[in-house]
Amino acid sequence: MHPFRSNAYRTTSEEKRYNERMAMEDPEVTYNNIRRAAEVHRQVRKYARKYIRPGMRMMDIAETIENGTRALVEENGFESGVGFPTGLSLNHVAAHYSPNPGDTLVLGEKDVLKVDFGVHVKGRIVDSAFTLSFDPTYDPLLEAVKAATDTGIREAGIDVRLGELAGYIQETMESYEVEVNGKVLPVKPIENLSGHSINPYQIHGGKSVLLVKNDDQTKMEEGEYFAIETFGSTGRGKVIEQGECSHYALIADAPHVPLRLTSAKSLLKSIKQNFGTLPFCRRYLERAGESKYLLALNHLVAQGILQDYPPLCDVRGSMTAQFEHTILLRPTRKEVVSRGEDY
Ligand SMILES: COc1ccc(Cn2nnc3c2[C@](C)(O)CC[C@@H]3OC(=O)NC(C)C)cc1
Ligand SMILES: [Co+2]
Repeated sequence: MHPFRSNAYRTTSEEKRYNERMAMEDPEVTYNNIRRAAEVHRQVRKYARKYIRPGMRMMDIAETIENGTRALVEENGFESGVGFPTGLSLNHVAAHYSPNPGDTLVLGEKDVLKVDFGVHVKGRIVDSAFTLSFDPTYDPLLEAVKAATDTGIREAGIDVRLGELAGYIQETMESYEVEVNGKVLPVKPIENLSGHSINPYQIHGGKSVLLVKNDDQTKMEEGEYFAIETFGSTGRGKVIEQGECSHYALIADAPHVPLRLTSAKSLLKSIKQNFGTLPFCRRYLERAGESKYLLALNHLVAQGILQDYPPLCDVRGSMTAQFEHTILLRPTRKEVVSRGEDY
């Protein structure tokens, strides 16, 4: 029985979690690490928003964002670097698409592009995203999602219940509609996507902030970090996993499984050395010198050691948008660490 979970452990579990978080490192040090990452995020996205234009390959957009991040954060092993794969999901694809090696997809005039990228300093990940479109048709969709994310940020706080926060987000999102080809469509929150708590070197810290009202009584707690992100859609408002996978991450406390496949053993070693529990994509494996890794990669997924995150898609023909900030729940005030003059 886990020592902390038996009732022999007297302090309330909330106090225990608080103590664990505070024992990790001096909060002021942490704040400065994540502020440094946030400043890099602002500079990279300021350039990206100017540079990204229809006609560009998704591959070039991803590499420009990643090279900019690596240079400005002074990438250095596990000390600082890219937080997770650059998400460049288009149109009905809401999240978790990043170009794989050989991808020749080109950004189109009518596309709605979600740019979701991360920067980390000492494992403190800034996760922030925005949506770009070049045709004004979908501006109301982008406005709806930006407003819903700002509602989520405004209403978030210590002791706020996650289920209640989701209700406020939903209310804002559903107050918008968008006219497409003469048809008025309601903006729907995507019910199976969410914001999430963030832990050191762990993009998903275990708490999810859904986008539709629910009765989750779990509270936000002092010292926690959250990615407050909302997704709106003109489709079903529900995503499924569909298409070729690019995003992967080691499962934090995965069971020790004896691996028969030698190539899987060596790939696992390389993943642990290069990424640890940080999410990565196939391009990052190649950058780390791996080749002919697909069989081993799929084997590690099948063995429950590695989690795959395929693209998350609403129905074809629908449009989805995303805005996201990372916030810190400091004792005296909430800090929207990734806020910039752009969003
Ligand atoms: C493997 O690379 C990544 C990169 C980022 C994340 C961070 N994240 N964690 N969950 C989600 C995300 C994204 C990428 O923000 C998009 C929304 C998605 O919400 C979601 O699925 N919620 C259900 C659990 C209800 C995860 C993995
Ligand atoms: Co996120």
